[in-house]
Amino acid sequence: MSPLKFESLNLTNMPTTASSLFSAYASFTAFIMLVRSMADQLIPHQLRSYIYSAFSHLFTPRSSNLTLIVDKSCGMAQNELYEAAEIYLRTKISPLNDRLRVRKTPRQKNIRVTIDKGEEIKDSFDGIIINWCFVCSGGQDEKKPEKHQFELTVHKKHRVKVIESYLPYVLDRAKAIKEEDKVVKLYSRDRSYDPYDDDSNSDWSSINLEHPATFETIAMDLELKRTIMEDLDRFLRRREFYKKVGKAWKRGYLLYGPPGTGKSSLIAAMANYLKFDIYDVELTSIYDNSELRRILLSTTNRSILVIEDIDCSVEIQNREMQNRACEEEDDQPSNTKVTLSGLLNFIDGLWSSCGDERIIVFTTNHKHKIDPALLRPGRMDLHIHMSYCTPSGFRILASNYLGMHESDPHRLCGEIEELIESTKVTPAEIAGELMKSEDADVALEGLVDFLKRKKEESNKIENEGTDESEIQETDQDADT
Ligand SMILES: Nc1ncnc2c1ncn2[C@@H]1O[C@H](COP(=O)(O)OP(=O)(O)OP(=O)(O)O)[C@@H](O)[C@H]1O
Ligand SMILES: [Mg+2]
Repeated sequence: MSPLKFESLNLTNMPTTASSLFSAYASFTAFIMLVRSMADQLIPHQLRSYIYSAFSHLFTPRSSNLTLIVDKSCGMAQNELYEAAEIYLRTKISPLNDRLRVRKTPRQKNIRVTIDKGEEIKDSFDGIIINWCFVCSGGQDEKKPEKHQFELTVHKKHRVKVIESYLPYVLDRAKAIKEEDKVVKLYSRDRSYDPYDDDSNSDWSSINLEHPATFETIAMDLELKRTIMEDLDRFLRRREFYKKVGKAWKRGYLLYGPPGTGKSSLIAAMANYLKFDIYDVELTSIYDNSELRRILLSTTNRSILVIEDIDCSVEIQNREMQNRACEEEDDQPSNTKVTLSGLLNFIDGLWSSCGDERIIVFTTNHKHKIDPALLRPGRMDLHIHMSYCTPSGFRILASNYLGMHESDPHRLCGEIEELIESTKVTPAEIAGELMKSEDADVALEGLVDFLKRKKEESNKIENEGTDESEIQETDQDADT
């Protein structure tokens, strides 16, 4: 096909107006070309480009919209706004969206739904309409990996409000959504650390905390439960307070009481309530104080550090002496050299200078065996006695296990509550009985028999401990 040439056009048959318009346009273009070539020769390069850009600025139609581009990363660092937008926009998906992406990693609780490339989402904030679009570009060859970004388009007059109010709002909302979604983790060290083995490391391994305990399901004195929850809430609120008084933002709880009274369950309930991860520290598996320090320093903020059966600290305290004795007798000394003072140094010293929002929980079955140094004010802020089951505790367990409601008590409830008041029985024992049958009559009759037997036995044996849960505060910074 031959190219179309100006001279080859036969204009003779065209209507007169059209042909005169055409020739006027041709002359105008030729004039502009002439001016431009003269300007190119006469005006210096920098001035010339300034004039051109001023002209194009004047004659290009202006958009009333502003587009903010939210790139996935800023250099090496992640762009927090990108992650926040991704999380926030998940809550804004509408039936108008045609293509969505779904995914679930083994660690995620729920299926995640996000928008696909090119999809748009309309949002409003304080009467402002905001349009989001997910844009992907590149990715055709290896040198140019696919680039992801969100584009936020809004009327220009809202620029300041969007940057100063809307985007911080998106960041806050995303943080809250992330917290709600958070799967609480249980960290433990499942292999012992050998300081002479280069491949050995003290990293924590984690699993999702599947413990279903919550404050609702824990059978304990209601007043005590409320006090603990309020204490936790107050602790979380008091970032500024701790800063002001120069105290590390940490709180220590000592849970003590007989086996099966719910100490471990309470820790799980606290973690589920706060959405804090749990670090389970087994002191006996730790080689020495410096390893202990390193392990504790590798825990993250917003976590609960748990040291169960701390009465072993008596052994820790005496360990050096024991080891010396072993050495004298040519015996194998214990392979751990963690000392009580090492633990206390960390709690009081280093602990204070690193990490925020930390909770440390010690548990014991024998409070009287604990070294008084650990009980000193400021170390364990609250001493919580988890004790034998009370009638109100039984009602919670009956509701948990048999779905019974207080408003509709079973005929055996009165007898059971009387027996519970006069017998030392743990919530774990009652839970065990209630699990034996799905039929409330059968389970509760079994429980009555069990309690009667227990009462007879306990009449014979004097048990240590008190019947009532108690709480003791050891510092001045709580209001209770
Ligand atoms: N207060 C409680 N409320 C609800 N369930 C409880 C309670 N106490 C015990 N249980 C039940 O008994 C089981 C054992 O309780 P848990 O391990 O919390 O006791 P513990 O005080 O930590 O015992 P130990 O001193 O032996 O570690 C729990 O899994 C739970 O089912
Ligand atoms: Mg326990």
